Amino acid sequence: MKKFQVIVIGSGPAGSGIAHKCAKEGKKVAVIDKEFGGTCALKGCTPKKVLAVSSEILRYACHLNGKGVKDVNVELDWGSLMHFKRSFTELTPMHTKEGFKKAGIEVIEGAAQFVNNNTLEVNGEQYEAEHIAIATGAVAAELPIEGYEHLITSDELLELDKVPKRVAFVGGGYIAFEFAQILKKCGCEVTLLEAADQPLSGFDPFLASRLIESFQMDNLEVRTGIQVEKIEKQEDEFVISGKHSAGELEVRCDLAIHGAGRMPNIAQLHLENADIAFSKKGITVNDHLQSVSNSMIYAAGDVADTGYPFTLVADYEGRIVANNIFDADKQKSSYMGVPFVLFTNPKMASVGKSEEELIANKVKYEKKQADTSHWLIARSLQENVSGYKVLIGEKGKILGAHLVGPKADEVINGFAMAMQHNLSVNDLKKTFLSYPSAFAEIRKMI
Ligand SMILES: Cc1cc2nc3c(=O)[nH]c(=O)nc-3n(C[C@H](O)[C@H](O)[C@H](O)COP(=O)(O)OP(=O)(O)OC[C@H]3O[C@@H](n4cnc5c(N)ncnc54)[C@H](O)[C@@H]3O)c2cc1C
Ligand SMILES: NC(=O)c1ccc[n+]([C@@H]2O[C@H](COP(=O)([O-])OP(=O)(O)OC[C@H]3O[C@@H](n4cnc5c(N)ncnc54)[C@H](O)[C@@H]3O)[C@@H](O)[C@H]2O)c1
Repeated sequence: MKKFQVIVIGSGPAGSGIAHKCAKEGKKVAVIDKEFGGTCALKGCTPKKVLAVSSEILRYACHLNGKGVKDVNVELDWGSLMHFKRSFTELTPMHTKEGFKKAGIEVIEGAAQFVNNNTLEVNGEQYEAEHIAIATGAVAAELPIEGYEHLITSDELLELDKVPKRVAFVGGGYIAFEFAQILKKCGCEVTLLEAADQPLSGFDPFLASRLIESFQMDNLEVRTGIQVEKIEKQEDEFVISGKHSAGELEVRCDLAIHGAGRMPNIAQLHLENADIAFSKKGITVNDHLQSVSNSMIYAAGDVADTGYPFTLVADYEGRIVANNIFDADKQKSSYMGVPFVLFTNPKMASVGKSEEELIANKVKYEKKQADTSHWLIARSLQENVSGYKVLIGEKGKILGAHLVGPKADEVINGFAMAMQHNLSVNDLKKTFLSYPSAFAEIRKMI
């Protein structure tokens, strides 16, 4: 049996970071994966961003039609978008493996499962380690819906060469909102079927309602308060049925897509063989990202029950795990000022506390809020959905910032940095910034 000091399961942002850092410190390391590279690079952030950029350029080219731009073609071509997307993803598995090998990390291809506390099995071979780091990410959640197997996941969507005319998403969160606009621009009729009355619950409700209104204006149907009960295949179409507040629901489509959440990817791991505690939210870890039931085991990224399923949080948690595995002076994970962004057009972004949380916790705050569609950046793109809400506490510290607008994904980083480095609004106002830029508009928001 091969023996290592550390075995990492998963080669996404969390697992890669752990493996490389441990190897750099001279440890004997192996990394196991079925498909090297992880969700973000292969099936998540990277391909999504490639598609979203085309959709954004088309949106603003259309907005500026007759204002300096002429003869805009109003459609995207899914086939050539997929071709372009593959140029970003197809070499990733090979490059990821090469990177590990160059760093002296053993690459083991296959799905891992626990045999006991410190032994894993992959393709019938066993591997032993002093410590095992679990970084297996997340997968589309199982849904209590009859015929749920008819739904394709975002992974499968990103492999289609063609998209049909009528597309419906079950769920209305990140995946549904981000892909809906792209599909619409490829000529699809798109319907979102969301269970909650107010979709995008992690974002500011007022800004989210403005974004949703703009979806409706663009003929993207967002239906809320929907209880999907059944998905049936009838000849060459799917029939989604269920209930909504006014009665029965029936939506017919050519493609039904899962947009109803993801769950920790632990089903194949046989965690019970190594006494690793877990819940529906993932592997239960302490502040050091160490399993609460088996101290030889660590977990990082989407699979850990830490509550922030985003790429740079996975990367951060990977670094904490790599440090803590061999160091008696263990680092604690902290999530102050993690920004999150919905990559629609316009984009929506948040960091810190919501106004509702501050009210519920009786925290004193000053609110700055405005529509910014007439400010230079939004107006030059003719984007009429643009605005902010900034919540400021004692000594001018940012408690929360909530944005919608064409550059919200970039501007939010200024607020995130201020929160993480304890900067006040005065510090931000005193900072030299480039002008004219979306980032410089921060100074008018505080
Ligand atoms: C469509 C989509 C868009 C997204 N967009 C964004 C975005 O814009 N910004 C953002 O911050 N986040 C985004 N995310 C989330 C982001 O992809 C994840 O937070 C991130 O990839 C988590 O990293 P990870 O290392 O924890 O897991 P992953 O990247 O999921 O990597 C886990 C790895 O473990 C492997 N694995 C699983 N089980 C086993 C096993 N038993 N044996 C061996 N290997 C195994 C998998 O093959 C995979 O390679 C998106 C996700 C999706 C699905
Ligand atoms: N921009 C980003 O950072 C980004 C983009 C895509 C995905 N992600 C990650 O992937 C995760 C999963 O994305 P997602 O969009 O699948 O989930 P999500 O958690 O963002 O949204 C799921 C939505 O589906 C609804 N829902 C749940 N069950 C339902 C049902 N049976 N019928 C109808 N609606 C139902 C929920 O109310 C919720 O609004 C995200 O939480 C995020 O961590 C991030």
